[in-house]
Amino acid sequence: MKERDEFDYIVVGTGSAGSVIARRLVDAGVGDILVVEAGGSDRGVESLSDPGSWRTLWGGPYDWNYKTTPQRGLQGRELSLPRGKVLGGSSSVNGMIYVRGHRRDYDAWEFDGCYGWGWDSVFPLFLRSERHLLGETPWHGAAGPLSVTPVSRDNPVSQAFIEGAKAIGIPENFDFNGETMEGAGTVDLTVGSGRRASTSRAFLWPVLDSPRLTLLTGTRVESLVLEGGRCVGVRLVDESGGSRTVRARREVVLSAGVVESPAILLRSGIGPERELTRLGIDVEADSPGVGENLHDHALAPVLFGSPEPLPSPGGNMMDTVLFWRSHEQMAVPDLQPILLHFIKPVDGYPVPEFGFTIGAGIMRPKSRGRITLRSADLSDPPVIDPAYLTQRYDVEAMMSAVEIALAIAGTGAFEPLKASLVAPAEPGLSRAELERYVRQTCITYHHQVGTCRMGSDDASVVDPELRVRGVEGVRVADASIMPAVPSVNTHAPAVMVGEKAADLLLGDKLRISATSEYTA
Ligand SMILES: Cc1cc2nc3c(=O)[nH]c(=O)nc-3n(C[C@H](O)[C@H](O)[C@H](O)COP(=O)(O)OP(=O)(O)OC[C@H]3O[C@@H](n4cnc5c(N)ncnc54)[C@H](O)[C@@H]3O)c2cc1C
Repeated sequence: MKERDEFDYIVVGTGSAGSVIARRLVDAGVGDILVVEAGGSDRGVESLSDPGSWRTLWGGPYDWNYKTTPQRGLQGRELSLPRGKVLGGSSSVNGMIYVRGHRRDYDAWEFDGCYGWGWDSVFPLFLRSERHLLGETPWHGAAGPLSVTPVSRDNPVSQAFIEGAKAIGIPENFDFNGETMEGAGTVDLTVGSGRRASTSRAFLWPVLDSPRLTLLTGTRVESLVLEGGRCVGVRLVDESGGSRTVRARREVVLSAGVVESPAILLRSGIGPERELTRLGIDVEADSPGVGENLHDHALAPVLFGSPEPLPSPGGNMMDTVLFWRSHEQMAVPDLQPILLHFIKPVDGYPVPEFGFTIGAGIMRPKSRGRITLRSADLSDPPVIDPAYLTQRYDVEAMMSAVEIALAIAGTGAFEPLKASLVAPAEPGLSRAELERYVRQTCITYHHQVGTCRMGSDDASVVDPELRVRGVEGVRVADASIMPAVPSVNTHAPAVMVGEKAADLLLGDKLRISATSEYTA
Protein backbone atom coordinates (compact mmCIF):
# COMPACT_ATOMS: atom_id res chain seq x y z
CA MET A 1 0.00 0.00 0.00
CA LYS A 2 1.32 3.47 -0.86
CA GLU A 3 2.26 5.55 2.16
CA ARG A 4 0.13 8.65 2.68
CA ASP A 5 1.93 11.84 1.86
CA GLU A 6 -0.53 14.57 2.86
CA PHE A 7 -2.16 15.45 6.19
CA ASP A 8 -3.95 18.45 7.69
CA TYR A 9 -1.47 18.92 10.55
CA ILE A 10 1.99 17.52 11.15
CA VAL A 11 3.28 17.45 14.75
CA VAL A 12 7.02 16.80 15.09
CA GLY A 13 8.00 15.16 18.40
CA THR A 14 5.90 13.45 21.07
CA GLY A 15 7.49 14.87 24.24
CA SER A 16 5.98 16.90 27.05
CA ALA A 17 4.41 19.37 24.61
CA GLY A 18 4.02 17.38 21.36
CA SER A 19 1.88 14.57 22.80
CA VAL A 20 -0.52 17.11 24.28
CA ILE A 21 -0.90 18.94 20.97
CA ALA A 22 -1.43 15.73 19.01
CA ARG A 23 -4.07 14.55 21.45
CA ARG A 24 -5.97 17.83 21.51
CA LEU A 25 -6.02 18.00 17.71
CA VAL A 26 -7.29 14.43 17.48
CA ASP A 27 -10.00 15.08 20.10
CA ALA A 28 -11.10 18.26 18.32
CA GLY A 29 -11.69 16.35 15.09
CA VAL A 30 -10.10 19.02 12.94
CA GLY A 31 -8.71 16.73 10.28
CA ASP A 32 -6.03 14.10 9.97
CA ILE A 33 -2.90 14.42 12.03
CA LEU A 34 0.54 13.03 11.33
CA VAL A 35 2.78 12.70 14.38
CA VAL A 36 6.46 12.04 13.74
CA GLU A 37 8.78 10.76 16.47
CA ALA A 38 12.49 10.10 16.01
CA GLY A 39 12.59 7.53 18.84
CA GLY A 40 10.78 4.22 19.12
CA SER A 41 7.68 3.15 21.02
CA ASP A 42 7.56 3.17 24.82
CA ARG A 43 4.81 0.57 25.06
CA GLY A 44 5.63 -2.51 27.09
CA VAL A 45 9.04 -1.18 28.18
CA GLU A 46 9.15 -1.71 31.96
CA SER A 47 12.04 0.69 32.64
CA LEU A 48 10.06 3.53 31.02
CA SER A 49 7.06 2.73 33.18
CA ASP A 50 8.64 2.06 36.56
CA PRO A 51 9.12 5.37 38.44
CA GLY A 52 12.24 3.99 40.17
CA SER A 53 14.16 3.22 36.95
CA TRP A 54 14.67 6.64 35.49
CA ARG A 55 18.38 6.95 36.28
CA THR A 56 19.09 3.74 34.38
CA LEU A 57 17.73 5.35 31.21
CA TRP A 58 20.50 7.91 30.79
CA GLY A 59 23.02 7.02 28.15
CA GLY A 60 20.83 4.18 26.89
CA PRO A 61 18.80 3.58 23.75
CA TYR A 62 16.07 6.08 24.78
CA ASP A 63 18.48 8.98 25.17
CA TRP A 64 19.77 11.38 22.50
CA ASN A 65 23.05 11.32 24.48
CA TYR A 66 23.99 14.94 23.91
CA LYS A 67 27.18 16.46 25.26
CA THR A 68 27.98 20.10 25.87
CA THR A 69 31.05 21.87 24.58
CA PRO A 70 33.84 22.27 27.18
CA GLN A 71 32.32 24.70 29.68
CA ARG A 72 34.55 27.63 30.52
CA GLY A 73 32.59 28.29 33.74
CA LEU A 74 33.09 24.66 34.82
CA GLN A 75 36.86 24.32 34.54
CA GLY A 76 36.54 23.14 30.93
CA ARG A 77 34.38 20.13 31.74
CA GLU A 78 31.95 18.70 29.14
CA LEU A 79 28.58 17.68 30.61
CA SER A 80 26.27 14.91 29.46
CA LEU A 81 22.81 16.20 28.61
CA PRO A 82 20.26 13.38 28.51
CA ARG A 83 17.07 14.01 26.47
CA GLY A 84 14.35 11.48 25.75
CA LYS A 85 14.39 9.88 22.29
CA VAL A 86 11.29 7.73 22.52
CA LEU A 87 7.53 8.15 22.53
CA GLY A 88 6.86 10.67 25.31
CA GLY A 89 10.25 12.34 24.77
CA SER A 90 11.88 13.61 27.94
CA SER A 91 8.64 13.00 29.88
CA SER A 92 9.46 9.28 29.45
CA VAL A 93 12.90 9.57 31.05
CA ASN A 94 12.58 12.49 33.45
CA GLY A 95 12.41 12.56 37.25
CA MET A 96 8.59 13.04 37.22
CA ILE A 97 8.56 16.05 39.55
CA TYR A 98 5.45 18.12 38.81
CA VAL A 99 5.67 21.81 39.71
CA ARG A 100 4.20 24.69 37.76
CA GLY A 101 6.23 27.67 38.83
CA HIS A 102 5.66 31.05 40.35
CA ARG A 103 2.92 33.28 38.96
CA ARG A 104 5.57 35.95 38.45
CA ASP A 105 7.51 33.65 36.09
CA TYR A 106 4.65 33.88 33.61
CA ASP A 107 3.68 37.47 34.36
CA ALA A 108 7.29 38.37 33.52
CA TRP A 109 6.94 36.60 30.15
CA GLU A 110 3.84 38.66 29.41
CA PHE A 111 5.44 41.86 30.66
CA ASP A 112 8.27 41.21 28.16
CA GLY A 113 5.88 40.94 25.20
CA CYS A 114 4.51 37.40 25.36
CA TYR A 115 0.90 38.55 25.35
CA GLY A 116 -1.57 35.95 26.58
CA TRP A 117 1.05 34.05 28.59
CA GLY A 118 0.60 35.72 32.01
CA TRP A 119 -0.32 33.59 35.01
CA ASP A 120 -4.06 34.27 34.81
CA SER A 121 -4.05 32.97 31.21
CA VAL A 122 -1.89 29.90 31.75
CA PHE A 123 -3.11 28.72 35.17
CA PRO A 124 -6.36 27.22 33.73
CA LEU A 125 -4.23 25.33 31.20
CA PHE A 126 -2.24 23.66 33.97
CA LEU A 127 -5.50 22.63 35.62
CA ARG A 128 -6.92 21.32 32.34
CA SER A 129 -4.12 18.75 31.94
CA GLU A 130 -4.15 17.55 35.50
CA ARG A 131 -5.78 14.53 37.11
CA HIS A 132 -4.71 15.02 40.71
CA LEU A 133 -5.07 11.98 42.92
CA LEU A 134 -6.71 13.98 45.70
CA GLY A 135 -9.37 15.43 43.41
CA GLU A 136 -10.34 18.91 42.33
CA THR A 137 -9.48 21.94 44.46
CA PRO A 138 -8.97 25.60 43.58
CA TRP A 139 -5.32 24.67 42.96
CA HIS A 140 -5.70 21.31 41.23
CA GLY A 141 -7.53 19.82 38.28
CA ALA A 142 -8.97 16.33 38.41
CA ALA A 143 -10.48 15.81 34.96
CA GLY A 144 -7.41 15.97 32.74
CA PRO A 145 -5.43 13.05 31.31
CA LEU A 146 -2.18 13.59 33.29
CA SER A 147 -2.06 11.70 36.59
CA VAL A 148 -0.40 13.66 39.40
CA THR A 149 0.23 12.04 42.78
CA PRO A 150 1.52 13.66 45.97
CA VAL A 151 4.39 11.96 47.80
CA SER A 152 4.04 11.00 51.45
CA ARG A 153 6.49 12.64 53.83
CA ASP A 154 7.04 9.80 56.28
CA ASN A 155 10.57 8.95 55.14
CA PRO A 156 13.06 9.82 57.93
CA VAL A 157 15.61 11.39 55.55
CA SER A 158 12.90 13.58 54.01
CA GLN A 159 11.70 14.51 57.47
CA ALA A 160 15.22 15.42 58.56
CA PHE A 161 15.61 17.64 55.48
CA ILE A 162 12.32 19.44 56.20
CA GLU A 163 13.07 19.77 59.94
CA GLY A 164 16.55 21.09 59.17
CA ALA A 165 15.05 23.66 56.80
CA LYS A 166 12.56 24.75 59.43
CA ALA A 167 15.36 25.11 61.96
CA ILE A 168 17.06 27.70 59.71
CA GLY A 169 13.83 29.66 59.17
CA ILE A 170 12.44 28.09 55.98
CA PRO A 171 8.78 27.19 56.47
CA GLU A 172 7.25 23.83 55.67
CA ASN A 173 5.20 23.74 52.48
CA PHE A 174 2.47 21.17 51.93
CA ASP A 175 1.75 21.95 48.27
CA PHE A 176 4.26 23.62 45.96
CA ASN A 177 1.44 24.00 43.42
CA GLY A 178 -0.80 25.71 45.97
CA GLU A 179 -0.99 29.19 47.44
CA THR A 180 2.77 29.61 47.62
CA MET A 181 5.73 27.65 46.24
CA GLU A 182 8.19 28.79 48.91
CA GLY A 183 9.33 26.49 51.69
CA ALA A 184 10.38 22.88 52.20
CA GLY A 185 8.31 19.77 51.60
CA THR A 186 7.61 16.82 49.37
CA VAL A 187 6.60 17.17 45.74
CA ASP A 188 3.84 15.90 43.46
CA LEU A 189 4.89 13.39 40.81
CA THR A 190 3.51 12.57 37.37
CA VAL A 191 2.72 9.06 38.46
CA GLY A 192 -0.59 7.20 38.33
CA SER A 193 -1.32 3.77 39.83
CA GLY A 194 2.38 3.36 40.53
CA ARG A 195 3.37 3.89 36.87
CA ARG A 196 5.14 6.82 35.20
CA ALA A 197 2.52 9.11 33.69
CA SER A 198 4.55 10.24 30.68
CA THR A 199 2.70 12.45 28.21
CA SER A 200 2.65 9.59 25.72
CA ARG A 201 0.91 7.32 28.21
CA ALA A 202 -1.45 10.07 29.39
CA PHE A 203 -2.27 11.83 26.14
CA LEU A 204 -1.24 9.69 23.18
CA TRP A 205 -1.82 6.04 24.05
CA PRO A 206 -5.61 6.44 24.43
CA VAL A 207 -5.96 7.76 20.85
CA LEU A 208 -3.41 5.58 19.06
CA ASP A 209 -6.22 3.69 17.32
CA SER A 210 -8.00 6.83 16.17
CA PRO A 211 -8.44 6.94 12.38
CA ARG A 212 -7.55 10.65 12.60
CA LEU A 213 -4.04 9.90 13.86
CA THR A 214 -1.05 8.54 11.96
CA LEU A 215 2.03 7.95 14.12
CA LEU A 216 5.47 7.38 12.63
CA THR A 217 8.12 6.29 15.14
CA GLY A 218 11.79 5.79 14.32
CA THR A 219 11.43 8.64 11.84
CA ARG A 220 13.30 11.91 12.04
CA VAL A 221 12.30 15.22 10.52
CA GLU A 222 15.33 16.56 8.75
CA SER A 223 13.91 19.91 7.67
CA LEU A 224 10.83 21.82 6.66
CA VAL A 225 9.62 21.98 3.09
CA LEU A 226 9.26 25.65 2.19
CA GLU A 227 7.56 27.00 -0.91
CA GLY A 228 7.25 30.73 -1.53
CA GLY A 229 7.88 31.60 2.12
CA ARG A 230 5.35 29.06 3.41
CA CYS A 231 6.00 25.77 5.17
CA VAL A 232 4.04 23.11 3.28
CA GLY A 233 5.48 19.97 4.83
CA VAL A 234 8.50 18.17 6.23
CA ARG A 235 11.32 16.02 4.95
CA LEU A 236 11.48 12.66 6.77
CA VAL A 237 14.38 10.30 7.24
CA ASP A 238 13.74 6.79 8.53
CA GLU A 239 16.12 4.55 10.47
CA SER A 240 17.52 2.96 7.33
CA GLY A 241 18.33 6.40 5.92
CA GLY A 242 15.46 6.48 3.41
CA SER A 243 13.96 9.92 2.94
CA ARG A 244 10.64 11.25 1.70
CA THR A 245 8.47 14.32 1.91
CA VAL A 246 5.02 14.65 3.49
CA ARG A 247 2.83 17.71 3.05
CA ALA A 248 0.68 19.60 5.55
CA ARG A 249 -2.53 21.17 4.24
CA ARG A 250 -2.80 23.46 7.29
CA GLU A 251 0.16 23.69 9.64
CA VAL A 252 3.35 22.08 10.88
CA VAL A 253 4.12 22.20 14.60
CA LEU A 254 7.70 21.66 15.78
CA SER A 255 7.74 20.11 19.26
CA ALA A 256 11.14 18.49 18.87
CA GLY A 257 12.57 20.01 22.05
CA VAL A 258 15.19 22.57 22.97
CA VAL A 259 17.96 21.04 20.82
CA GLU A 260 16.18 19.72 17.74
CA SER A 261 13.53 22.42 17.18
CA PRO A 262 16.18 25.09 16.49
CA ALA A 263 18.29 22.50 14.62
CA ILE A 264 15.37 21.74 12.27
CA LEU A 265 14.86 25.47 11.66
CA LEU A 266 18.56 25.92 10.92
CA ARG A 267 18.63 22.95 8.53
CA SER A 268 15.63 24.56 6.80
CA GLY A 269 17.43 27.86 6.25
CA ILE A 270 15.75 29.75 9.10
CA GLY A 271 18.33 31.25 11.41
CA PRO A 272 21.13 33.81 11.66
CA GLU A 273 22.16 34.62 8.09
CA ARG A 274 25.90 34.52 8.82
CA GLU A 275 25.59 31.17 10.52
CA LEU A 276 23.60 29.65 7.66
CA THR A 277 26.05 30.98 5.10
CA ARG A 278 28.94 29.45 7.07
CA LEU A 279 27.12 26.11 7.02
CA GLY A 280 26.39 26.36 3.29
CA ILE A 281 22.61 26.37 3.86
CA ASP A 282 20.43 28.60 1.62
CA VAL A 283 18.86 31.38 3.67
CA GLU A 284 15.04 31.28 3.70
CA ALA A 285 14.61 33.70 6.60
CA ASP A 286 17.25 35.63 8.52
CA SER A 287 16.18 34.95 12.10
CA PRO A 288 19.02 35.94 14.43
CA GLY A 289 17.57 34.34 17.58
CA VAL A 290 17.41 30.72 16.40
CA GLY A 291 19.56 28.63 18.75
CA GLU A 292 20.42 31.60 20.97
CA ASN A 293 19.28 32.18 24.58
CA LEU A 294 20.03 28.60 25.66
CA HIS A 295 19.92 28.35 29.43
CA ASP A 296 19.46 25.69 32.06
CA HIS A 297 19.09 25.15 35.75
CA ALA A 298 22.22 23.73 37.33
CA LEU A 299 23.08 22.07 40.60
CA ALA A 300 26.10 21.22 42.70
CA PRO A 301 25.93 17.99 44.72
CA VAL A 302 26.51 18.08 48.47
CA LEU A 303 27.20 14.51 49.50
CA PHE A 304 26.56 12.81 52.84
CA GLY A 305 27.58 9.35 54.01
CA SER A 306 25.93 7.16 56.61
CA PRO A 307 27.26 4.05 58.39
CA GLU A 308 24.27 1.90 57.36
CA PRO A 309 21.61 1.87 54.63
CA LEU A 310 18.94 4.54 55.06
CA PRO A 311 15.22 3.80 54.64
CA SER A 312 14.29 4.24 50.98
CA PRO A 313 11.16 6.19 50.06
CA GLY A 314 10.82 4.27 46.77
CA GLY A 315 9.20 6.21 43.93
CA ASN A 316 11.48 8.58 42.07
CA MET A 317 14.02 8.72 44.94
CA MET A 318 14.14 12.55 44.88
CA ASP A 319 10.87 13.66 46.34
CA THR A 320 11.79 16.38 48.82
CA VAL A 321 12.86 19.91 47.89
CA LEU A 322 12.88 23.42 49.11
CA PHE A 323 12.35 26.65 47.24
CA TRP A 324 14.07 29.64 48.76
CA ARG A 325 15.74 32.94 47.94
CA SER A 326 19.46 33.68 47.71
CA HIS A 327 18.70 37.22 48.82
CA GLU A 328 15.93 38.08 51.23
CA GLN A 329 14.63 40.90 49.03
CA MET A 330 14.19 38.75 45.93
CA ALA A 331 10.64 38.73 44.56
CA VAL A 332 10.64 35.00 43.75
CA PRO A 333 12.61 31.99 44.95
CA ASP A 334 15.79 31.39 42.96
CA LEU A 335 17.16 28.31 44.73
CA GLN A 336 15.87 24.74 44.81
CA PRO A 337 18.02 22.44 46.92
CA ILE A 338 16.71 18.93 46.31
CA LEU A 339 17.16 15.80 48.41
CA LEU A 340 18.37 12.82 46.37
CA HIS A 341 17.93 9.56 48.26
CA PHE A 342 20.99 8.18 46.50
CA ILE A 343 24.67 8.88 46.20
CA LYS A 344 25.71 11.24 43.45
CA PRO A 345 29.48 10.68 43.33
CA VAL A 346 31.55 13.86 43.32
CA ASP A 347 34.85 13.84 41.41
CA GLY A 348 37.83 14.00 43.76
CA TYR A 349 35.89 12.90 46.86
CA PRO A 350 35.37 9.43 48.38
CA VAL A 351 32.18 7.57 47.45
CA PRO A 352 30.46 6.38 50.65
CA GLU A 353 28.78 3.00 50.68
CA PHE A 354 25.53 4.46 52.02
CA GLY A 355 24.20 7.98 52.13
CA PHE A 356 22.30 10.66 50.26
CA THR A 357 22.90 13.86 48.32
CA ILE A 358 21.47 17.36 48.43
CA GLY A 359 21.56 18.86 44.94
CA ALA A 360 22.11 22.57 45.46
CA GLY A 361 20.09 23.88 42.51
CA ILE A 362 19.71 27.36 41.06
CA MET A 363 16.45 28.34 39.40
CA ARG A 364 16.89 31.78 37.84
CA PRO A 365 20.19 31.60 35.94
CA LYS A 366 21.44 34.66 34.08
CA SER A 367 24.02 32.80 31.95
CA ARG A 368 22.99 32.41 28.32
CA GLY A 369 24.55 30.11 25.73
CA ARG A 370 23.57 28.78 22.33
CA ILE A 371 23.00 25.81 20.10
CA THR A 372 24.19 25.66 16.55
CA LEU A 373 24.93 23.05 13.90
CA ARG A 374 28.34 21.53 13.41
CA SER A 375 27.45 21.03 9.76
CA ALA A 376 24.39 20.68 7.57
CA ASP A 377 24.77 16.89 7.81
CA LEU A 378 21.90 15.35 9.81
CA SER A 379 24.19 12.77 11.41
CA ASP A 380 26.51 15.41 12.91
CA PRO A 381 25.58 16.17 16.55
CA PRO A 382 24.80 19.85 17.22
CA VAL A 383 27.15 22.15 19.12
CA ILE A 384 25.58 22.77 22.54
CA ASP A 385 26.99 25.48 24.79
CA PRO A 386 24.76 26.30 27.79
CA ALA A 387 27.52 28.58 29.16
CA TYR A 388 26.99 27.38 32.73
CA LEU A 389 28.15 29.72 35.51
CA THR A 390 29.42 32.40 33.15
CA GLN A 391 27.51 35.10 35.02
CA ARG A 392 28.62 36.12 38.49
CA TYR A 393 25.05 36.03 39.83
CA ASP A 394 24.75 32.31 39.01
CA VAL A 395 27.96 31.46 40.86
CA GLU A 396 26.86 33.45 43.92
CA ALA A 397 23.39 31.85 43.86
CA MET A 398 24.85 28.37 43.62
CA MET A 399 27.19 29.06 46.53
CA SER A 400 24.15 30.20 48.52
CA ALA A 401 22.35 26.96 47.64
CA VAL A 402 25.34 24.92 48.86
CA GLU A 403 25.44 27.01 52.04
CA ILE A 404 21.74 26.28 52.67
CA ALA A 405 22.44 22.55 52.29
CA LEU A 406 25.34 22.81 54.72
CA ALA A 407 23.26 24.91 57.13
CA ILE A 408 20.49 22.30 57.15
CA ALA A 409 23.10 19.66 57.96
CA GLY A 410 24.55 21.96 60.62
CA THR A 411 21.24 22.06 62.54
CA GLY A 412 21.79 18.48 63.64
CA ALA A 413 18.63 17.35 61.82
CA PHE A 414 20.57 14.51 60.18
CA GLU A 415 22.27 13.39 63.42
CA PRO A 416 19.72 10.63 64.17
CA LEU A 417 20.70 9.19 60.76
CA LYS A 418 24.38 9.37 61.77
CA ALA A 419 25.00 11.23 58.51
CA SER A 420 28.33 12.92 57.92
CA LEU A 421 29.45 15.34 55.23
CA VAL A 422 31.59 13.84 52.44
CA ALA A 423 31.70 16.59 49.80
CA PRO A 424 32.62 19.36 50.22
CA ALA A 425 34.66 17.87 53.04
CA GLU A 426 34.64 20.94 55.31
CA PRO A 427 31.52 22.96 56.17
CA GLY A 428 33.46 26.20 56.81
CA LEU A 429 34.89 26.79 53.31
CA SER A 430 35.96 30.28 52.26
CA ARG A 431 34.02 31.88 49.38
CA ALA A 432 36.96 31.23 47.05
CA GLU A 433 37.04 27.54 48.05
CA LEU A 434 33.28 27.29 47.68
CA GLU A 435 33.44 28.86 44.21
CA ARG A 436 36.08 26.33 43.19
CA TYR A 437 33.86 23.54 44.52
CA VAL A 438 30.75 24.60 42.58
CA ARG A 439 32.70 25.11 39.35
CA GLN A 440 34.30 21.69 39.81
CA THR A 441 31.06 19.82 40.59
CA CYS A 442 28.16 21.68 38.92
CA ILE A 443 25.99 19.49 36.65
CA THR A 444 22.81 20.00 34.64
CA TYR A 445 19.44 20.03 36.36
CA HIS A 446 18.01 18.97 32.94
CA HIS A 447 15.89 22.06 32.39
CA GLN A 448 17.28 23.57 29.19
CA VAL A 449 15.01 26.10 27.47
CA GLY A 450 14.96 29.19 25.30
CA THR A 451 16.48 28.36 21.88
CA CYS A 452 13.39 29.39 19.86
CA ARG A 453 12.54 32.29 22.12
CA MET A 454 8.99 33.64 22.05
CA GLY A 455 8.55 37.40 22.06
CA SER A 456 7.25 40.49 20.30
CA ASP A 457 10.64 41.85 19.28
CA ASP A 458 12.25 41.25 15.89
CA ALA A 459 14.97 39.01 17.32
CA SER A 460 12.48 36.57 18.84
CA VAL A 461 12.06 33.33 16.92
CA VAL A 462 8.32 32.89 17.43
CA ASP A 463 5.58 35.41 18.14
CA PRO A 464 3.22 35.03 21.11
CA GLU A 465 1.02 32.77 18.94
CA LEU A 466 4.11 30.56 18.48
CA ARG A 467 4.31 31.30 14.73
CA VAL A 468 7.84 31.23 13.35
CA ARG A 469 8.85 34.70 12.22
CA GLY A 470 9.79 35.05 8.56
CA VAL A 471 7.80 32.10 7.19
CA GLU A 472 4.16 31.01 7.30
CA GLY A 473 2.53 27.75 8.21
CA VAL A 474 4.81 26.58 11.01
CA ARG A 475 4.86 27.04 14.79
CA VAL A 476 7.22 25.90 17.50
CA ALA A 477 5.67 24.58 20.73
CA ASP A 478 7.96 23.07 23.36
CA ALA A 479 10.43 24.17 26.04
CA SER A 480 12.50 25.98 23.40
CA ILE A 481 9.98 28.82 23.18
CA MET A 482 10.28 29.77 26.86
CA PRO A 483 11.89 33.21 26.93
CA ALA A 484 13.16 32.63 30.49
CA VAL A 485 13.15 29.40 32.42
CA PRO A 486 10.45 29.28 35.12
CA SER A 487 11.75 28.91 38.68
CA VAL A 488 10.85 25.22 38.71
CA ASN A 489 11.45 21.91 36.94
CA THR A 490 10.26 22.39 33.37
CA HIS A 491 8.01 19.43 32.56
CA ALA A 492 4.71 20.92 33.79
CA PRO A 493 5.52 24.24 32.04
CA ALA A 494 6.23 22.33 28.79
CA VAL A 495 2.91 20.47 29.07
CA MET A 496 1.24 23.85 29.53
CA VAL A 497 2.96 25.10 26.35
CA GLY A 498 1.38 22.12 24.56
CA GLU A 499 -2.07 23.03 25.90
CA LYS A 500 -1.65 26.66 24.91
CA ALA A 501 -0.42 25.70 21.44
CA ALA A 502 -3.49 23.52 20.95
CA ASP A 503 -5.75 26.47 21.80
CA LEU A 504 -3.83 28.68 19.39
CA LEU A 505 -4.06 26.11 16.60
CA LEU A 506 -7.74 25.44 17.15
CA GLY A 507 -8.88 29.00 17.74
CA ASP A 508 -11.51 30.21 20.17
CA LYS A 509 -14.48 28.30 18.88
CA LEU A 510 -12.84 24.94 19.39
CA ARG A 511 -11.31 25.59 22.78
CA ILE A 512 -10.95 22.35 24.63
CA SER A 513 -13.10 21.52 27.63
CA ALA A 514 -11.40 20.34 30.80
CA THR A 515 -13.25 17.05 30.72
CA SER A 516 -11.44 14.37 28.83
CA GLU A 517 -12.98 11.30 27.28
CA TYR A 518 -9.95 9.18 28.06
CA THR A 519 -7.59 8.62 30.96
CA ALA A 520 -4.27 6.86 31.22
C1 LIG B 1 16.90 13.24 32.72
C2 LIG B 1 15.86 14.33 32.85
C3 LIG B 1 15.21 14.51 34.07
C4 LIG B 1 14.25 15.52 34.19
N1 LIG B 1 13.52 15.60 35.33
C5 LIG B 1 12.46 16.45 35.38
C6 LIG B 1 11.56 16.41 36.47
O1 LIG B 1 11.65 15.59 37.37
N2 LIG B 1 10.53 17.31 36.48
C7 LIG B 1 10.38 18.23 35.50
O2 LIG B 1 9.46 19.05 35.60
N3 LIG B 1 11.22 18.28 34.45
C8 LIG B 1 12.22 17.38 34.34
N4 LIG B 1 13.01 17.36 33.25
C9 LIG B 1 12.78 18.36 32.19
C10 LIG B 1 11.55 18.09 31.35
O3 LIG B 1 11.34 16.70 31.21
C11 LIG B 1 11.72 18.77 29.98
O4 LIG B 1 11.89 20.16 30.16
C12 LIG B 1 10.52 18.56 29.07
O5 LIG B 1 10.22 17.19 28.95
C13 LIG B 1 10.78 19.16 27.69
O6 LIG B 1 9.67 18.92 26.88
P1 LIG B 1 9.70 19.24 25.33
O7 LIG B 1 8.35 18.96 24.81
O8 LIG B 1 10.29 20.57 25.11
O9 LIG B 1 10.78 18.22 24.70
P2 LIG B 1 10.94 16.66 24.81
O10 LIG B 1 10.05 16.10 25.87
O11 LIG B 1 12.38 16.38 24.92
O12 LIG B 1 10.36 16.12 23.43
C14 LIG B 1 10.98 16.27 22.19
C15 LIG B 1 10.60 15.06 21.34
O13 LIG B 1 10.89 15.31 19.98
C16 LIG B 1 11.54 14.18 19.42
N5 LIG B 1 12.38 14.67 18.32
C17 LIG B 1 13.49 15.44 18.43
N6 LIG B 1 13.96 15.73 17.21
C18 LIG B 1 13.13 15.16 16.32
C19 LIG B 1 13.11 15.12 14.90
N7 LIG B 1 14.03 15.77 14.17
N8 LIG B 1 12.14 14.42 14.29
C20 LIG B 1 11.19 13.76 15.02
N9 LIG B 1 11.17 13.77 16.39
C21 LIG B 1 12.12 14.47 17.01
C22 LIG B 1 12.35 13.62 20.59
O14 LIG B 1 12.76 12.30 20.37
C23 LIG B 1 11.35 13.80 21.72
O15 LIG B 1 10.45 12.72 21.79
C24 LIG B 1 13.96 16.36 33.08
C25 LIG B 1 14.60 16.16 31.86
C26 LIG B 1 15.52 15.13 31.73
C27 LIG B 1 16.16 14.90 30.38
